[in-house]
Amino acid sequence: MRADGTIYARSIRKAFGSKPVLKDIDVDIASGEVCCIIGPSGSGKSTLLRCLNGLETVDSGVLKVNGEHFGYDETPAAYHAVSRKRLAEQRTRIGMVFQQFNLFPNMTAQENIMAGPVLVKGADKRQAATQAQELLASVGLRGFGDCYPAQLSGGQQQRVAIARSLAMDPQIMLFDEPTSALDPEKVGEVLAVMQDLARKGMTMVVVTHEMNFAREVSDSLLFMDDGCVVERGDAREVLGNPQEGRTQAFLEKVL
Ligand SMILES: Nc1ncnc2c1ncn2[C@@H]1O[C@H](COP(=O)(O)OP(=O)(O)OP(=O)(O)O)[C@@H](O)[C@H]1O
Repeated sequence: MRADGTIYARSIRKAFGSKPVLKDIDVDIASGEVCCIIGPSGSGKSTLLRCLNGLETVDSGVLKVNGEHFGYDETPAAYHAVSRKRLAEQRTRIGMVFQQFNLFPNMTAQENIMAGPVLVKGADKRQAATQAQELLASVGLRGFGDCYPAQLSGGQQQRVAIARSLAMDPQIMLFDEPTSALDPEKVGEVLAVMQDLARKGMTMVVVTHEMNFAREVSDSLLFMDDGCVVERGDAREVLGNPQEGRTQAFLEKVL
């Protein structure tokens, strides 16, 4: 796995129209850290994740991903946008997995995984195919390369989606409720793949409602409410002994 894999965010703000959605967010994530983000619906979890991979731009604040200014270059007087080309290059090193898998329906599992390396990075097709086979095996899907998404279960599709992100050799993986669209019996197979990635040292930020995963796999936990990080700390400590009233009230509902 490649270095840097860090995230540094200071005073991140983001509004949609007149509605502030992220209010002065600070986040520090170290290389190899697994950070879970929990919080009620509408608290800004997905927006934060989308800012971390450039799907949304922040309105103000400093954001460094993989040690580089991301979206804006810090200057004393103003923020200067990082060039589109540079941002696109930086984004290839951040993988993102969505709730709804988002596979290309007209491509096989193998073609889905090969698409990024071949189309974005100009990789050799034969090498990309070999890599795709290896990635399929690593997510427990050896022999499924010729299947189209519609022929796969939700859990299998999500594992292909993870493999597709990994094909770009990311330094950070972001997961936005990766198991929320799955049948309960399929959740474990996706979490197992994520746990394996964590064990291998991948930096991961995971928006999730899976409290057992948060407790057992994550290093840190971040509780968001109303666009703010209300509480952050060691996952087991926050879940076992929350310090803030809002965190306690939320956990009483979900645990
Ligand atoms: N593109 C957008 N345009 C306008 N408002 C948006 C947009 N994206 C998100 N919002 C609003 O920002 C707020 C935060 O949304 P976000 O999806 O980040 O919350 P969340 O904590 O991830 O919620 P959930 O758990 O339901 O996914 C919500 O009020 C939402 O309606």
